[in-house]
Amino acid sequence: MATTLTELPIVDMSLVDGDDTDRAMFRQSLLAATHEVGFFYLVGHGIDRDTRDRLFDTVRAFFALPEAAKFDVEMLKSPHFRGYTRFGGEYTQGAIDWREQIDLAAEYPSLGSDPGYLRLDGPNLWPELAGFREVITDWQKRCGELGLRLMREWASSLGTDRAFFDDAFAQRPSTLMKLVRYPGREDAAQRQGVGAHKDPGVLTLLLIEPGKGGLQVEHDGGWIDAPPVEDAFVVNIGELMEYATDGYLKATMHRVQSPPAGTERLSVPFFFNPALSSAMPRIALPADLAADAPGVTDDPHNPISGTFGENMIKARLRAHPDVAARHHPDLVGATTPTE
Ligand SMILES: O=C(O)CCC(=O)C(=O)O
Ligand SMILES: [Fe+2]
Repeated sequence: MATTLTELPIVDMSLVDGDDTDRAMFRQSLLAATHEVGFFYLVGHGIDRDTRDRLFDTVRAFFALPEAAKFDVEMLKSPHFRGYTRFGGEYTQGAIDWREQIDLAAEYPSLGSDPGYLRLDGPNLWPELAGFREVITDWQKRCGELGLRLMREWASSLGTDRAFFDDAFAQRPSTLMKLVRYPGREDAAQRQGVGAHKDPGVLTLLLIEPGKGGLQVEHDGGWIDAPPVEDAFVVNIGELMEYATDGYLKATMHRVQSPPAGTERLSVPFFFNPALSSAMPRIALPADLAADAPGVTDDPHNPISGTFGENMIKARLRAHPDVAARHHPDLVGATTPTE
């Protein structure tokens, strides 16, 4: 019988550069972590401390901007769900998330507006902040490369060709990152930093400000605390990876509890996703793994689509009802005023 874990497993990516035994050990640990928990700490990833420190300096500088400068790049102005969301502007499970954030995604020329998910493509709203764009672009590039390396390792571990996922990610990958600030809770009540959810995409590389707890991951009917670990990303798979593996790999519920009064918590999730219109390829699993694949979660309130854009627009409309109402009333079923 599998034992219930009390902390997330650690996977060491530097083993990939070792000998055959090391590589086999790496793949085994990657597979076990994402089959059993869906979340793990990734160390040995090669993104150095100076780069991570510079990113957090940039995050702090952004949130320290005067309110007017943040509202200049407010997401409400963007039909593409890019830009700044104030406290209270985002919802999970119908309840307010107590966090402020800026969403920055890959920028490609528009391919149209029908199907509706094509509207997710477009420009970012870049704040007036020296060096911001360079630091963010550099981070996106590094995480994109790391994401692709991980996808190839998963493909090998799952008994298929290393390049199995490459096509879905080669053209216009829909990478998205958020800079997030959770304020301390002002009253004794436990507050929702971000409510319990699964990530709608393929893979998330999350960097948490050193020393800051609050992230919890569902496991065996309870919650595991996932505080940051020195030099590690917290990595989790999203709904599309569950779809690709017929549920052998799990997209796992997680949430963030607001930090204690008088403190704050910063984090930078990076979501690695295929092109909006790409159908997520599904692996024909080897028999021993297939025997342990329960199928994709069937939740009528949260249907999983194999087309990434469909899955993503569903999540965006739900999380940002004000942006949806202003720019996409046709997609939420509201009526547009007519003369
Ligand atoms: O801030 C965190 O630690 C997690 C954020 C998260 O789960 C998300 O934005 O999807
Ligand atoms: Fe998440």
